[in-house]
Amino acid sequence: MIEVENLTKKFGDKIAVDGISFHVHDGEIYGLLGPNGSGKSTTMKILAGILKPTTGKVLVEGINVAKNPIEVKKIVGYVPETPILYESLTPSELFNFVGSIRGIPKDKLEERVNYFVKAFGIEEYLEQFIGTLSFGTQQKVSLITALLHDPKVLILDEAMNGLDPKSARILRELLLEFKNEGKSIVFSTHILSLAEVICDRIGVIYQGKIIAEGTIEELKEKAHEESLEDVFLKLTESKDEIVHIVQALKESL
Ligand SMILES: Nc1ncnc2c1ncn2[C@@H]1O[C@H](COP(=O)(O)OP(=O)(O)OP(=O)(O)O)[C@@H](O)[C@H]1O
Repeated sequence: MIEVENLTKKFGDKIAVDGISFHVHDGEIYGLLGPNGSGKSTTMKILAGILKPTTGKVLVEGINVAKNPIEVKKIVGYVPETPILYESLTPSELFNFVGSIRGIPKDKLEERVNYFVKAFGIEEYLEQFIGTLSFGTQQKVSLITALLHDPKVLILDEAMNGLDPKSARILRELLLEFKNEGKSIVFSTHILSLAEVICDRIGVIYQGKIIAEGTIEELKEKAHEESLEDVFLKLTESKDEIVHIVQALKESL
């Protein structure tokens, strides 16, 4: 369970997150959707204990993230928007390193590494330096690293970035499995069709504020729109703007 209450984050004068509140229940996938620069990554970094909030409170499984970031990291798996990995290690070395700092017993670690490495098809890259791997393969290494300690809570920032269709489908199936196990999952994506199929509820964030929240059906009903894409564009005031931009482009050709 994740509880976010009145969360604000300022960088100097810039208000990146502006008093947002939401809850993510056990066994729920919560989609955080918003245009570029709306505050998704900042929010997720705070949930993962990487950034301190300016004001407000985040509880993960009842633990206050700002006060106990180390405790929270034990139960959270965080995948950043861009993989942050040790380029001069191999995936095998990184998995062993993460296993040792997380205190995962050797046999459990081996079992989990084998499972995820096979699932994402990266067997052939295990002994190569991470810095030499493709972006998609690095993303898979980043995902596996976040999953090794079997976290109760997952914070996935654009986790499908760079994944080929097969790996994206596998991740999708894994997430549904994790949800059925009772994990709480926060998931940001710009792929609205994906959010539509995997998210139980959506929070639309715009200019640092959550401007709408609910199931996909509730959002469509409230916005009087047929698709999540139309809901999103309407709420983020992009719909009319797109019509004008396309019109101007046509006239300039
Ligand atoms: N370390 C920082 N210092 C100053 N400003 C920052 C910092 N991190 C984020 N911001 C600003 O905060 C705002 C929110 O950024 P954030 O990365 O959270 O957006 P986002 O919704 O994840 O965007 P995207 O979809 O492009 O990844 C942006 O205006 C961004 O420039």
